[in-house]
Amino acid sequence: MTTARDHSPIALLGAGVMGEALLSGLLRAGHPARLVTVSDRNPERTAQLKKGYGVRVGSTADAVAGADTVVIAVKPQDMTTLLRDVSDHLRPGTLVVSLAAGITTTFLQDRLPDGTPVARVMPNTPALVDEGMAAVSAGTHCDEAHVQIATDLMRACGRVVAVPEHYQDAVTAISGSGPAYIFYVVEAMIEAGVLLGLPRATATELVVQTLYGAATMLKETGTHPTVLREQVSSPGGTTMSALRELDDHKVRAAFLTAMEAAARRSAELAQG
Ligand SMILES: NC(=O)C1=CN([C@@H]2O[C@H](COP(=O)(O)OP(=O)(O)OC[C@H]3O[C@@H](n4cnc5c(N)ncnc54)[C@H](OP(=O)(O)O)[C@@H]3O)[C@@H](O)[C@H]2O)C=CC1
Ligand SMILES: O=C(O)[C@@H]1CCC=N1
Repeated sequence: MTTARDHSPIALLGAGVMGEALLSGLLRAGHPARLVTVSDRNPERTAQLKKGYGVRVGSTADAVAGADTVVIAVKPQDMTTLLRDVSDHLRPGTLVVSLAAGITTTFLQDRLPDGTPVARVMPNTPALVDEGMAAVSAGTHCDEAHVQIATDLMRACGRVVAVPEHYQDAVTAISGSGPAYIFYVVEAMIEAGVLLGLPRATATELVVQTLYGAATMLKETGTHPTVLREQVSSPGGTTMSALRELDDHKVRAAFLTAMEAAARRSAELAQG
């Protein structure tokens, strides 16, 4: 979709894991590198991105002053300091898109010039391979066109949904942190394979392809996960023996408690 700000100047503040994932997606989607200015307090990091992607690099002030859209990808703990700098150089009407966990649109608006349109987005790292999942929420001064710009930014590297902001802590707990839970399960399954005597490389190949196949089935068939699990679980067979152990160890309950903890932590992050 073409928007009014298609291929307009973007400032990316904070070029760590998430910043680079989004940057790479934007460039793969055709956004010209010369229209992206990256700022990071670590000069080695900006030098790497300049070399790797051909983007401009500069101070926060330079990046913000020349941008129609400012994307903030620093840790929530660094947000207050950064917003002071942003606020001093923002042009009226510039859209500010924050990727930070927990940081509310109210937090952002309170620290930016009156009337600044802000959008809160929760992305995830699969954006690096164009399979991201992002949820977008609008601030008070963000109109439909602003939401569309934020959505288009994130769509460059995956799927996007719009959610009311009060869902964002839950979204963070599920899709924001979610890749880490999956990698944790993958690690555990590989360890199990090694415990059972498989070479590590073989165990890794078996687990990764199993995960990929299962994820593809979920996505392409649309079949409920319970049905898919039942199809694998033969009466009196191996799978039920394993699932019974998982239930005995309260793994399902542990997932619920873990994600409640993540959502609680997200809500705490704006408190500083
Ligand atoms: N990683 C993930 O999976 C996800 C992260 N997020 C959110 O994205 C944001 C970034 O996370 P992530 O990429 O993992 O973090 P990183 O620490 O990898 O990247 C943040 C970068 O911002 C730099 N930075 C900090 N303060 C400033 C500043 N004032 N000016 C310029 N640069 C600054 C940091 O420098 P230094 O190294 O010196 O600290 C670092 O290079 C967070 O708010 C997080 O909640 C959201 C969803 C998923
Ligand atoms: O762990 C975190 O706080 C960030 C937000 C979601 C994923 N990583």
